[in-house]
Amino acid sequence: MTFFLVVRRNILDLRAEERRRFIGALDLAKNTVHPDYVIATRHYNELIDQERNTTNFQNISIYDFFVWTHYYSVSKTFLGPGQGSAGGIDFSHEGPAFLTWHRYHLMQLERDIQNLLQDPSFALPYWNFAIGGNECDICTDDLVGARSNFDQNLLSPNSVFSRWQVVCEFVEDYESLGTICNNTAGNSIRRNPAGNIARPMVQRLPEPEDVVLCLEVNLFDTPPFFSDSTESFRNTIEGYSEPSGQYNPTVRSLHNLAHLFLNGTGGQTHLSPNDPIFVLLHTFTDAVFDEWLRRHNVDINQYPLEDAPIGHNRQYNMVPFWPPVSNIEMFVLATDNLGYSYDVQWPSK
Ligand SMILES: O=C1C=c2cc(C(=O)O)[nH]c2=CC1=O
Repeated sequence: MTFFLVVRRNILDLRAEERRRFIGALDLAKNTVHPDYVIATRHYNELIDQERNTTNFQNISIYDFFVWTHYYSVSKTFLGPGQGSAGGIDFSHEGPAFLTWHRYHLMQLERDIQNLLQDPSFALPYWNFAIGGNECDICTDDLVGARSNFDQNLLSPNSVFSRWQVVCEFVEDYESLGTICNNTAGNSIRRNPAGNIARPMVQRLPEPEDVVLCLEVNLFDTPPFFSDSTESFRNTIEGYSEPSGQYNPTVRSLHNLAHLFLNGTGGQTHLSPNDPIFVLLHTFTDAVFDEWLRRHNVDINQYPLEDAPIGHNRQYNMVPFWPPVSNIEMFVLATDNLGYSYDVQWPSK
């Protein structure tokens, strides 16, 4: 068997043909039923409908499965028949698993697209969002879509992504009905970069200096291993701290700031992967994570063994991936262990 080490590159460095191929691959994934997975649209006690002799599973496209998985990880957790659901449990954010969870999420999509294209060399590119200013440099029609001239919140009709319809939009309905997001296609992607007039802080992208500073934070994570951790690399790149690592409840930086800057579908956690810019924002976040692991000599003991939120401890499996995969399996250098690497010029002081 040939082993491919794929290289994830800056999307702005792709040639015109490479850009077309990447956008085409995402669009094919959006429109191809996942060959391996179906989604559950009810909780486990209602998965089999005895009266109708049916099951509550649905087919879903490869890309929408990627969206659904993220939705599921942040949605309320079903506690059992008659016990309702618990909010405030997030398997993929606000804890040490933020980086390991999103790393595996991207690997699954990359592998699914490699299989779809029958091309093991396919690699997801990244968006270096740490460029400062108020322009989305990849929001062009040959990449993730320019702004529409007709509605500042929508994508240009010249972009294939203007025809994408989002899934998992009706979170309040699923919660009130006690169901799970299904494959129903909803509205168009909304995006208005730098357009949140009510919140000036999220009208600018992170600065290159912010990446320099966050890579200098020494500890991977610190108690209480949550969104108020201070001097935690994970909480800093996630974006709940000053880029230097100091926790500040009023700050949104790095990854969180890039999401909020998008001001639309990509800025709402239940929905954000519906906007394909999510993929590129997260590959860059993962590149920073990999660089941190390299500079700080990765050692499994840096990852908390216990006392993190549910799903975030070192040996816990990441919800809802199947077959099970634990956080620690993703706390490794990508080049040596996971079959991909990044081609990045890191900013210096
Ligand atoms: O999609 C996301 C949207 C986010 C908004 C924040 C915030 O800090 O308010 N964080 C987010 C993470 C996401 O993944």
